[in-house]
Amino acid sequence: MARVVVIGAGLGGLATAARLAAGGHRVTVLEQGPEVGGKLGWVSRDGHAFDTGPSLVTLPQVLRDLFDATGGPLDDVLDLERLDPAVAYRFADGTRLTVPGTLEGVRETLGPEWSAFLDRAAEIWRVTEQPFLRSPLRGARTLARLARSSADVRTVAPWASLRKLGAQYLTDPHLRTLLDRYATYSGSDPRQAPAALATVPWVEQAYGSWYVRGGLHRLPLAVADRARERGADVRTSSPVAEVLVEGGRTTGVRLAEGGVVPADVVVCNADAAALYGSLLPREAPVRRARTSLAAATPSSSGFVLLLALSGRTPDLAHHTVLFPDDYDAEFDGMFTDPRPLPDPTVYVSAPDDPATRPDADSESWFVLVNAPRHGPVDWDAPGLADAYADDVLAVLARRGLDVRDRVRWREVRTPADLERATGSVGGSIYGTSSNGATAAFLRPANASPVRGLYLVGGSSHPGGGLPLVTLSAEIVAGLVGPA
Ligand SMILES: Cc1cc2nc3c(=O)[nH]c(=O)nc-3n(C[C@H](O)[C@H](O)[C@H](O)COP(=O)(O)OP(=O)(O)OC[C@H]3O[C@@H](n4cnc5c(N)ncnc54)[C@H](O)[C@@H]3O)c2cc1C
Repeated sequence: MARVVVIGAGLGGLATAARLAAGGHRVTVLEQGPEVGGKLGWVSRDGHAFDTGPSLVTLPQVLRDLFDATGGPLDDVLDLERLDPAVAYRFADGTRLTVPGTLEGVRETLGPEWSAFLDRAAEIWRVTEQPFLRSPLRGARTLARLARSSADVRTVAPWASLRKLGAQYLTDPHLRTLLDRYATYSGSDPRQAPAALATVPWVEQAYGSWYVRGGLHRLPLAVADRARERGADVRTSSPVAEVLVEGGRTTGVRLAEGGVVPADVVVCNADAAALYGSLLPREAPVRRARTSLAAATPSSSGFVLLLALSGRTPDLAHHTVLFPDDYDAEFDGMFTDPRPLPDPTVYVSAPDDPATRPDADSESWFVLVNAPRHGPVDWDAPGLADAYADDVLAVLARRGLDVRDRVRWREVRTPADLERATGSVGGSIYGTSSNGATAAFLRPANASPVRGLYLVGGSSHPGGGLPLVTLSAEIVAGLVGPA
């Protein structure tokens, strides 16, 4: 039995804690914030309630595996609902496309081009799932060896850009735009991100788009409960100031309020950039990890608007995406010339769930637009957040969803707020981006160069988003091993 400290109670930290506690280890989770969940935040006021982070669950099997492995089925504790339709898209030329929630429906609605693309994406998924997403990749050499050894990997050529792959299959500009959007699921630019990200629409459309009734924040609460049931000690308001290292191995952590928690194993769920940038001592033997992190492009962030609305919007889907005329300008504004996007894609999540509204004649909207990180843009500049929220409402109005006279109250979350709430440097949602042929495959490894120190979560391998973060926990629990 090892003494394990987990830094951070995001989904990745909690899932690792549950697995390791179930495996017989003595686990303590130290979370800096007052609540568990990290980016899976929750705001509730006057009967209006909102998830402030994720709004979409994909690949639910990964979550089911977590609950099964730690003591009982997910369906005993959470109510997962498959959405149909999955998402309603509105394009700048007025075209509307409502994507069904089943694979057969998707193939029928989006037509033969998309269907042929999906077949290719399924093939990429088949050859990348096990070696990349479910295994602890260790750097460029492993990647090169895998590429050389696998004829399958070469056949599907996941190294070309997502944009290029789309151009091979899709002539309809709407479908091309739709595909581009999937690069943003990892905070990346479709012109630079690898074709391997074609697996994202495949997974979403083949295995469905899901919602947790009552709100997605119920997921980390349930995982925290599971970890506690298996004996883990989950402490909130307990920031860690330093990971202690002696002779190349970790010996525990120092708390910000003073005191040391000794450990044989430390699992860091805090952002990898924070771990290598400030939590580890300067002299820790992690020079190469620091250098490759510094060379990577951080992922984009998001600007969130929570809208408490009176009245109901006719025919509103659970997820609605309103595209701009010039999608490339959005990626330029995030990565090339960072600035608040003047004409962004706007995403609205409006769950039809009584738990999120005070009465039947009201709605609670989570509105998200892509945004460059805090740093390149000073999101704390006086007046910026409020003025930009007005801009986003005006964009919504121009695209046919004018709710300005229905707003009871609103709350704004900028990339700077995300950084403060979760410690994600610059408010990057997914750690490093997947921009570049190999970037998606070369994220910070789960096993750090410091013995006994592991990284879990969206800023490490295999990546961000709820399913990958949960897989990350499975990989780390496997690396630590049973008691
Ligand atoms: C606006 C938004 C929308 C998103 N939409 C989706 C979506 O629809 N679907 C999807 O799958 N994913 C989505 N994501 C991504 C998803 O939320 C993340 O990938 C995932 O929740 C990250 O989990 P994590 O465990 O890696 O880390 P985090 O949730 O970042 O948790 C890390 C935890 O560590 C804590 N911590 C940091 N430093 C310290 C320290 N020094 N001491 C103690 N604790 C510390 C933090 O407070 C935090 O609780 C979205 C994210 C955001 C922000």
